[in-house]
Amino acid sequence: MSMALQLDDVRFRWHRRAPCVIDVQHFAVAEGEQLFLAGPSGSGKSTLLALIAGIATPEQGQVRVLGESFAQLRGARRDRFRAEHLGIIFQQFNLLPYLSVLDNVLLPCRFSERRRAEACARDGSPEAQARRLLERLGLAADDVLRRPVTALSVGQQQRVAAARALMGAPGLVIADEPTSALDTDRRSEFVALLIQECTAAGAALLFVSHDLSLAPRFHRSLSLRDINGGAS
Ligand SMILES: Nc1ncnc2c1ncn2[C@@H]1O[C@H](COP(=O)(O)OP(=O)(O)OP(=O)(O)O)[C@@H](O)[C@H]1O
Repeated sequence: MSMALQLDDVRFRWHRRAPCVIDVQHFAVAEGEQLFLAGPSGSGKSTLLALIAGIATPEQGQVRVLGESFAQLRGARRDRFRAEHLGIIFQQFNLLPYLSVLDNVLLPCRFSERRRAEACARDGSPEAQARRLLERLGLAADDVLRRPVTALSVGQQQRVAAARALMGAPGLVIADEPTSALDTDRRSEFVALLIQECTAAGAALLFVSHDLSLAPRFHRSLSLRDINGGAS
């Protein structure tokens, strides 16, 4: 079976004298698999995602994304690989404040020809795909799409970040507590959409949250404790 994500013997600490936060012997997500990963606050969920996104580098071990030893790529090659193959929904969204909602969502297609081509193949153009995803997420009105993202509520920003991550069918989508700012109905809709779009794109999904009520919607659920011998 091909793996969207594979970690082997990965250890990480934030500083030389800090405790080991991540100590994972083996963890894998298959291509197209949708996995829920739970863990209490401070257990290292965001750190694990930073390692997977190539934002942090393990002191030991291998992180492979779609078969590529991503963590070992340098600088621009690492950034390029991330842009081509990963959809990321961070807790702090990382939207660009000087761009409109629409332009934020279109960003992956500016940085990756592959994702641009995927968006065109599926919806005719990147803009059509962006509008479709935003509409599904309840952000369709033209005045909203043209607003700077700073003029949106936190829940709306969270949905913009999700639409951006899904653009152009990345092979792996990682989501860090993406529903924390949504009310119960919106949360349920949001997760349903994320799962549906990942299924349609054949993207694997790693969804990290402490909200266990969402776990049954995924193919598989795990606790970070099950895989991490580190500080958790
Ligand atoms: N940038 C950083 N520098 C130093 N230590 C950090 C940094 N980020 C996280 N840590 C530490 O690593 C440990 C794990 O934190 P992490 O944010 O990964 O947990 P989490 O499970 O995502 O928590 P939460 O659910 O509250 O977001 C904590 O002890 C935290 O203080």
